[in-house]
Amino acid sequence: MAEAIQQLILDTLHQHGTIKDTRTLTLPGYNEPAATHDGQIILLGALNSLSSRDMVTYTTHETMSHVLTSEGSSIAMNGSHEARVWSALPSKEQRPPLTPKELERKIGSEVAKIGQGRAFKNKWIVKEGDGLVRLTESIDDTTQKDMREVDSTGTLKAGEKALAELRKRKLIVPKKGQWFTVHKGSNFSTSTAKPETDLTVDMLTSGAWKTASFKKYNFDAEGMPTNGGGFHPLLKVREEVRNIFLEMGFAEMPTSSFVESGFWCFDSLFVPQQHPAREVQDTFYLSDPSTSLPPPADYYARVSKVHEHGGFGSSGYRAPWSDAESRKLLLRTHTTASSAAMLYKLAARCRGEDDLEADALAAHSGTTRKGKESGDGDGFRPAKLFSIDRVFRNETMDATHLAEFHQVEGVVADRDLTLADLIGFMRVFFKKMGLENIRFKPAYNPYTEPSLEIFAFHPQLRKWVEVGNSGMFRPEMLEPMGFPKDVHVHGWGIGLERPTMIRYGISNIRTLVGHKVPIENVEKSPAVRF
Ligand SMILES: N[C@@H](Cc1ccccc1)C(=O)O
Repeated sequence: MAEAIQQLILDTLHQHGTIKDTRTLTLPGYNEPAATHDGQIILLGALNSLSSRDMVTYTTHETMSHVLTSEGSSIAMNGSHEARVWSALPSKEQRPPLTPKELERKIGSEVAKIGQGRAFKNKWIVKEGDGLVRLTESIDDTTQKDMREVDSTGTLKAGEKALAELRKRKLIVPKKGQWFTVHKGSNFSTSTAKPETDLTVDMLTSGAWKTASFKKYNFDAEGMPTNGGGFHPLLKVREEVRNIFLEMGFAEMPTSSFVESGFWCFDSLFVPQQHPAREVQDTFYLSDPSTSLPPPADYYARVSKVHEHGGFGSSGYRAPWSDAESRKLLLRTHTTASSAAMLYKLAARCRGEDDLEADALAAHSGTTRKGKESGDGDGFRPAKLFSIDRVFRNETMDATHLAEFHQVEGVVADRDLTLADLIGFMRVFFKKMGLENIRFKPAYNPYTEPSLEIFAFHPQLRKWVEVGNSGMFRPEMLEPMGFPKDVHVHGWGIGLERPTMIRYGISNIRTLVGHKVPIENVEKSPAVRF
């Protein structure tokens, strides 16, 4: 249709030289002339396209026209209130007269009320006894005629006074409009063939460029948005969390291995070998290879002993120890597996060994020494460590659960730490994440005592939601590693996906992680802080 309208403009110009008033055109596809507001909008598109090619020039004229209100439209269709009153009444000869009540029932109380007054004034109807009858044989419903005239022409021949009266009656409202005068442009032709937009090799070799007409540059056009990369929301939140840890003096632990052994994922953490979390319904096991290399022999012996027989002040689980269970390979179910391996390395100097990686991490973490000063001779170095990485659980997947997610994990190892230190740390950490309102609830983990679940008040959901799990690691876990008795370690695990979903208003985790993530969402996700 756009092409047809351009053609109409060019043909009309060809015939008449100019178009004085575009409202006189009859648009193809429209029965009416182009006088309507919409008609002029359509014309404007065609004029802009032609003038950008210098085929026409045009000037714009502003007009004020009128359109009908919904009441006006109803009058245009059904007649004025007074006319409807008159039509509903019997003529003098017909009788019996209609009572006002009967009239209301017939045409509605509103129309009846308003219409009667005007019908009396027009001398169209008259009272007879208790009822009403027609006074005239025929009427001229000028209001309806006016409405129809405004509807099709946007104005009234009768002039401004009549229009003002109709505006006062709220039957019409003014509307700004425009129309155009069109002249031939410097590139005028009657052909709407699209001009070339690119100079091609073919045009250059054939010489066609000499006669081709080219589209002009439009320096006012906004460029195409560049297709740059974007950061995935999860990566952005991960970066923020990482920065919080770094500014609190934590060093980042290496957590590269997704595959761990039952030993590091569970045994070293004093999780009993019969614990339900270790069953296949909850944990993914590897079939090939299915068993791990042997863990450090001495440590392995101490861990199996504390499980089976106790020690370090514990009575143990008193259940038979299984080497096979300990050597199973699996996808780690929590990054606490990596924390355990790291803590074991951190305790190296306490065991009289050395571990350069642990030395470096300890040296990089800023700590607040609470107990004895360093150089106690037991080799312990305090450390504050964190990691943010993936974990895997054999879950039934739904809108808020996937079989893999990210855990934010941290440990603080120092002498004489207390539960108050852990709570204090949590308050500061979550405050930095924008969650000021947090609560703690006693919980149970095989590797921590006491254990605390952390709840934050979610202002949009208006309820308390669990945001993390934490606790003080048990002596049954720390002492076999070689830590002195007065060294305490607290740890915690926090999900990364939940806070990200809350922040970005994502209700289905599959739009955040996996192959269904819409790339546009990633490109458009704003970089905002908690
Ligand atoms: N491993 C726990 C988190 C945790 C880490 C360290 C100490 C206590 C709790 C979890 O997956 O929920």
